[in-house]
Amino acid sequence: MSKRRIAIFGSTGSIGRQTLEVIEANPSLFSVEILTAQNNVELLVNQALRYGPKIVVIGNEEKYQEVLQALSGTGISVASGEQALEDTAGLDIYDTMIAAIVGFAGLRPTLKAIENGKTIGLANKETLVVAGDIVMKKAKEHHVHLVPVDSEHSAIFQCMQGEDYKKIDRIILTASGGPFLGRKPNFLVNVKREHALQHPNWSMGAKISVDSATLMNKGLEMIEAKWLFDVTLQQIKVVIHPQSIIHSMVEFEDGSMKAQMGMPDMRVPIQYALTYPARTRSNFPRYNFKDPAQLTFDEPDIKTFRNLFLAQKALETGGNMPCILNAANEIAVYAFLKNRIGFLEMTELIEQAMEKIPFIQNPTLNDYFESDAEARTFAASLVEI
Ligand SMILES: NC(=O)C1=CN([C@@H]2O[C@H](COP(=O)(O)OP(=O)(O)OC[C@H]3O[C@@H](n4cnc5c(N)ncnc54)[C@H](OP(=O)(O)O)[C@@H]3O)[C@@H](O)[C@H]2O)C=CC1
Ligand SMILES: CC(=O)[C@@H](O)[C@H](O)COP(=O)(O)O
Ligand SMILES: [Mn+2]
Repeated sequence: MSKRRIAIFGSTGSIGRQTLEVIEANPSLFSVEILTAQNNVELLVNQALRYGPKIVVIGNEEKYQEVLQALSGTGISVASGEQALEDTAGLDIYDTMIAAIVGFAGLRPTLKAIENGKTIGLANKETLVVAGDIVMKKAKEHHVHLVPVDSEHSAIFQCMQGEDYKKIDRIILTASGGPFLGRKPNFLVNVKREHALQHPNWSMGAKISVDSATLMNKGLEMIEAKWLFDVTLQQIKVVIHPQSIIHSMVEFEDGSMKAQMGMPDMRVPIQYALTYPARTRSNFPRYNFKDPAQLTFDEPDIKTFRNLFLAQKALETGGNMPCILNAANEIAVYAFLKNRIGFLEMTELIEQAMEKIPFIQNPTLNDYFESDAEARTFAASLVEI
């Protein structure tokens, strides 16, 4: 069997690095063809020297010369800039893209890879939150497999193998509750980035860690689930499961429920996306039913963690509302990480953007780009960044 040729967009991030770990553990299955980063020259260059891709792309054009110099004489091509990211996704030198860029920036390269007929291992949930209708339509047109990497969606996707999507009654998305589970506004008002970045179960990039702490992550995941599994808001239930052992569940029309379980380790869904539809052996730590011995479930507190409520509202409203929510959230998280605004102010910023930016019922791709830009400009003006 020939090796699967992998392109990792966002190779220097948490998902990108873990993808390379999986590939390194399976050298006979995969080759690395494309690596990309935004700013992290040192790691991108080290990855390139170790895995020997054909092309690396550095998003930030100011870093181009640095990368070029470091890789001179290696035969590895170097490109730079937003357009180069998209163009590289359009090349025919790979089979599977792991879409691991964070945020709205992942949308264009992923759309290009879909148009290019490539299998997508989709970590970048924002792509579906912003333009899920267009992404899913294009994937269908180009007969592309969109294999979720996000742990909950990988769990549901795995539960659905051999099943009929029309027989789904409910999807149960598990949520850890994040580092502030059980906390109330009088506590949250004072929390800082260091606290928010301490996720109890997963080690992830800064943006998604803050999203987990505010429960926006679960809201984004509800929208992601709607597009991936063709379900309505009413069919998606969020359940707090602090142990993160059950990664999500599907309840079918006969009342039967399927769950996918395992240790909280992103290398498992990443490997599944890389090998899909096959399963291959791994030596990652296994859950032994003793640690933790108890699996517990609870309702989310959406009165305190209002971002989850806002995301549900955006999902219900549809149109460009999830795009506005996402853009304002990206600015809010950035401002919080820079200590410009407090934890609870993130919600206020998003709510104001959702009220202010004009609603479009049936947006085009261009409308999504414009709504994203407007929502960012508006949100940034409120926090002076
Ligand atoms: N981490 C996890 O466990 C999980 C992550 N996800 C999703 O996967 C995606 C990636 O998350 P994660 O790996 O944690 O994020 P990280 O912040 O760790 O990594 C992000 C990657 O994207 C690159 N990048 C950042 N900004 C841009 C930009 N504007 N243009 C191009 N590239 C950019 C970064 O480059 P550089 O390093 O140079 O800045 C880095 O390679 C997110 O959408 C997240 O929601 C989903 C489930 C779990
Ligand atoms: C690993 C993963 O998929 C994350 O999205 C994770 O689910 C975050 O945990 P929360 O359940 O706290 O949002
Ligand atoms: Mn997740």
